[in-house]
Amino acid sequence: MAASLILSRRVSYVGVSRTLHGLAGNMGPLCLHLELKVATLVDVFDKTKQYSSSSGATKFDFTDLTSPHTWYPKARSKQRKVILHMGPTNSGKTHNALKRLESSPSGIYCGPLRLLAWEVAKRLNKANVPCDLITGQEREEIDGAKHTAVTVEMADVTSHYHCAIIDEIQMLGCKTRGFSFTRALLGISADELHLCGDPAAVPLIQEILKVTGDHIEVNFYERLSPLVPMKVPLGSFSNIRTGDCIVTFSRHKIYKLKKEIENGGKHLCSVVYGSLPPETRTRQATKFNDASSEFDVLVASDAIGMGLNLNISRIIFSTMKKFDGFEKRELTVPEVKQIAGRAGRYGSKFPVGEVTCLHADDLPLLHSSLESPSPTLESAGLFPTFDLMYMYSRLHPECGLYQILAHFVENAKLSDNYFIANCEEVLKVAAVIDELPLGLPDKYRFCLSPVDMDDEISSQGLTQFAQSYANTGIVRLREIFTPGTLKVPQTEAALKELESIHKVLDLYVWLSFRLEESFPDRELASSQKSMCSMLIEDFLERLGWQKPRSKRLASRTPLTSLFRKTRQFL
Ligand SMILES: Nc1ncnc2c1ncn2[C@@H]1O[C@H](COP(=O)(O)OP(=O)(O)OP(=O)(O)O)[C@@H](O)[C@H]1O
Ligand SMILES: [Mg+2]
Repeated sequence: MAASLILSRRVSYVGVSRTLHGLAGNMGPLCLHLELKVATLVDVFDKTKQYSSSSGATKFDFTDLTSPHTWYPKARSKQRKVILHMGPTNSGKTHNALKRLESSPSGIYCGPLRLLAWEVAKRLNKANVPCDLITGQEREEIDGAKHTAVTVEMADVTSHYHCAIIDEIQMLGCKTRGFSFTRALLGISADELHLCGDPAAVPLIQEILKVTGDHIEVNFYERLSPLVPMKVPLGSFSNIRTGDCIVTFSRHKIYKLKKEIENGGKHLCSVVYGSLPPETRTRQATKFNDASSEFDVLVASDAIGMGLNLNISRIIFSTMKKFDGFEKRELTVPEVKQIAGRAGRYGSKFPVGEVTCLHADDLPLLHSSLESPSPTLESAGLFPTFDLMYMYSRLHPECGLYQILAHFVENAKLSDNYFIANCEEVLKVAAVIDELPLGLPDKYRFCLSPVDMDDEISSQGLTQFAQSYANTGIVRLREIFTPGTLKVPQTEAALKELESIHKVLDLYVWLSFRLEESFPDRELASSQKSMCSMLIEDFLERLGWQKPRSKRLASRTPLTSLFRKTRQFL
C-alpha cells in the first residue's frame, strides 16, 4: 500500500503553543473566503497605515475584534428577519426551514457537514428547485440554479439571498469550527435567515444580534416521535436485534464490536465513523437503511450524531466515555442527546426510538443526561479575517504566518459574546509552511486546508504539496501517487492507511479548487478517491462472519467491474 503514496520527507513542527488546546480535536474542512482582493487590501492598508505610524495619531489596533458585525457591510445594509427553529433532535426544525427555502426565489443552505449539503441539494433538485452544491471539495452547478447548498465554511457573504438557512447553529460554540458559524450568522445577507438547532443557543444568538438591528423570531419545536430510555441494559450481544445501533468511540472498538456481533451468526453490521470517506459513510448508512440488505445492525461512533438519515430502532451506548483528543471523559449532555436522538426517526420504519447502554452501571448517566437541558451557550467562536492579518503583516514583514496567528490569538480583544477559535491545527500547518518561499495568501490557504496534521500520511502529503507548489508552481499528483497500486486492505492497519491516502487525495482536490492551474490533476485525484472508498467498502464486507458466498455475491457489485469502471477516468 505504501508504494502507492510516495512521501519523501517527514513533517516536523515545533513550538505549537500549548495554551491553545481546545476540546475538539480537528479543525475540519475550513475555507474562509478571502473577502477583499489583495489589491483592495493594499488600498485599505495605505489608508490605515497613517494611524499606526504617525506619532500623535490614534493607532489602528488590528487585534481589536470587539465589533465583528461591522466586517460584513452587505448584511448590515438591511434589516434581516432572523427566524430561529429550536428544539430537540427529530423535531422537524430543518424540514420546516427547508420548506421555506424551497418556496423562495433564491437561497442558500449552510450545513456543518458535506453529507448534509449533499442531502439538501438532492432534496431541492428532486423538488424541481435547481440547486448547486458547493463544498470544499465539490462544485456541482445546475443550469439556472438560484439556490445553493454549501458547507458552512463556503457560505458566501458577498451575495444577497431571499432566504438562507444555517443548520446546527449551536455549533457556533465549537472551539475549532465555531467561527465559521459566527461568520455565517453575522455575514450572510438575506431577507430571511433561518437558524436551526439546540435551544441552548437562543440567548447567545439574541445577545449577538442586538447590535445588528435584525428582527428576531423564535419558534420552539417538540420531538415528532417518542424516544424511550430503557430501564434495562442490553447485557449481552445475543440480545442484539435488527435496527440496533451500537455506539462506541474508537475505530478499533468499532471493528471489534462488528466482529463480535457478526460472529454470533445472526447479523451483519454496517459501520460509520469519522475517518471513513463521507461517500463510504453514506453507502454504509444506505445499506443499513435498506430493509432488503443483510446489513441490519449499525456499529458507529458519534459521527452518526449529525447528517445521516438512519432507520435506527434502538441506540445502545457501549460506553459513556470518550477520548476527546486530550483526555478520556464522560459524554456531555448535548452529546448524549444528539446521539440518542438518532433512534426512532419520524417517518422511518421505527417511529418509536429506544435508548439504552450495554452495561447497567452506565444507565444512571444516560437517564440523567436525557432529562437535563443542554447548558446554555456562553460565547461564539471568532477568528481574525485574512484582511486583518494581511494588514498586520504589512507592518511586521519580519513575521511569518505562525507568529502573526499566535500574536492574534494571544492579543485579540473580544467582547463577552465571543472566544477566539482554537488554532492549534492551523498553527501546526503554519509552522511547516513558514519554511517555504510563499506569500501570505498562499500560506493562509494551505493553513485552512482540511488536513489532519496528527495523521502522519496526511501531514506528509500536505508538506509535499506545499513544497512542490513553492518550488515549481505546479503539483502533479503522479509525483507522490502511483495510480493502479491501491489494493483491498487485508488488515486494520492497512485500512487506516487507505483512509489516510483518501484524505491526501481529498486535500489535492480541495487545493485544485483554489489553485486550479497549479493542481491540474483533479480528475485523477477524484477517481482515485472513489477507488479508495470502494476498496474500503470491500474490506468492510469481507470482515467478520460471512454468509454463503452465492447469497453475498447477489447483493454486491463485483470489485473487478468497479476497478474497470474507475479506470475509465484515468
Ligand atoms: N411536516 C413533516 N412532514 C413530513 N416529514 C417531516 C415533517 N417534519 C419532519 N419530517 C421528517 O422528519 C425527519 C426529522 O425532521 P428534521 O430533519 O427536520 O428534524 P430536526 O429537528 O432537524 O432533527 P435534527 O436535530 O436531528 O437535525 C426528517 O426525515 C423529515 O423529513
Ligand atoms: Mg436538522
